[in-house]
Amino acid sequence: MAVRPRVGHIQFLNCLPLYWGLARTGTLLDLDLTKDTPEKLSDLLVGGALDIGPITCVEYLRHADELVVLPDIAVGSDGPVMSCVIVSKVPLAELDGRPVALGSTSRTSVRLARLLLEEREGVSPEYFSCPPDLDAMLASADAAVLIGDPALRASLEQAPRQGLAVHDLGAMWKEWTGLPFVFAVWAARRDYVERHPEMTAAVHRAFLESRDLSLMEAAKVAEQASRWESFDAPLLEQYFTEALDYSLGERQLAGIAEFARRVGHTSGFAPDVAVRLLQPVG
Ligand SMILES: C=C(O[C@@H]1C=C(C(=O)O)C=C[C@H]1O)C(=O)O
Repeated sequence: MAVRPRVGHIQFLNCLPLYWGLARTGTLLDLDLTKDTPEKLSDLLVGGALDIGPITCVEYLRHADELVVLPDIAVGSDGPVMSCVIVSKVPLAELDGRPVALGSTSRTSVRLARLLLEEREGVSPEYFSCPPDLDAMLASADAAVLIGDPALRASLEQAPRQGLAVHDLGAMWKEWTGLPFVFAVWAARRDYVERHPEMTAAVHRAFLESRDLSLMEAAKVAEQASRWESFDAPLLEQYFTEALDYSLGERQLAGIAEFARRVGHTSGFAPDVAVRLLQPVG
């Protein structure tokens, strides 16, 4: 009996358009899906408990030798991303020596936030890791770094109510470098690709088709998602189609290379680490 590929699924709204179309194209049942937060899925892929799936950019770069990246699919932004943010009680330039809480489900945005605070704002805060709950974080910190749905809620609902400033990490990176930022890539384990090249290519195709279909029907995806969320459909459609960038092409790869160059030496990978892309089967 054939064994289905074990595939990860990030349980944030940001990944909904990558999966929504799987049900429409009939490929959903061909995958053994595991739904979890990004840092857990990254560990499962690196540890061999998953074959293919999203991996936060920093963990991919740390394990680039063991993984192959699926081309033309990612979770990134070319400007404001809306859901990777620093929420702050004071101006960023005043965070020197002050406590900053880093959300524990993030590996990449927290590294990007530290880079921007230290090298763009010129401050050295005291960091600590914390579950992603804005009120709990700000009970003992002057600023908090959040990703995913908790970041959307923090920037759209809590921060305006509480008079807090929201700094969008995608926008800050774009202003600073002129490049898109890639928060997570889709990768397959190298040993899996060697054993199952056709299956890997089929999963890759399924995700690309799902993404393309979802973006073509973005208003419908947003309307269906809004039934169970506090965000309305137009806001979700804007998030899916304008804020998030689901592509991985030359410019996005240049963004990854620039990030690696700036943080690699202090983050556990070579600053010139090569990104290995899945080659067409043939
Ligand atoms: C755009 C996002 O990208 C994400 C950010 C990640 C990180 O900071 O480690 C990991 C996966 C993605 O979910 C988001 O979470 O909203």
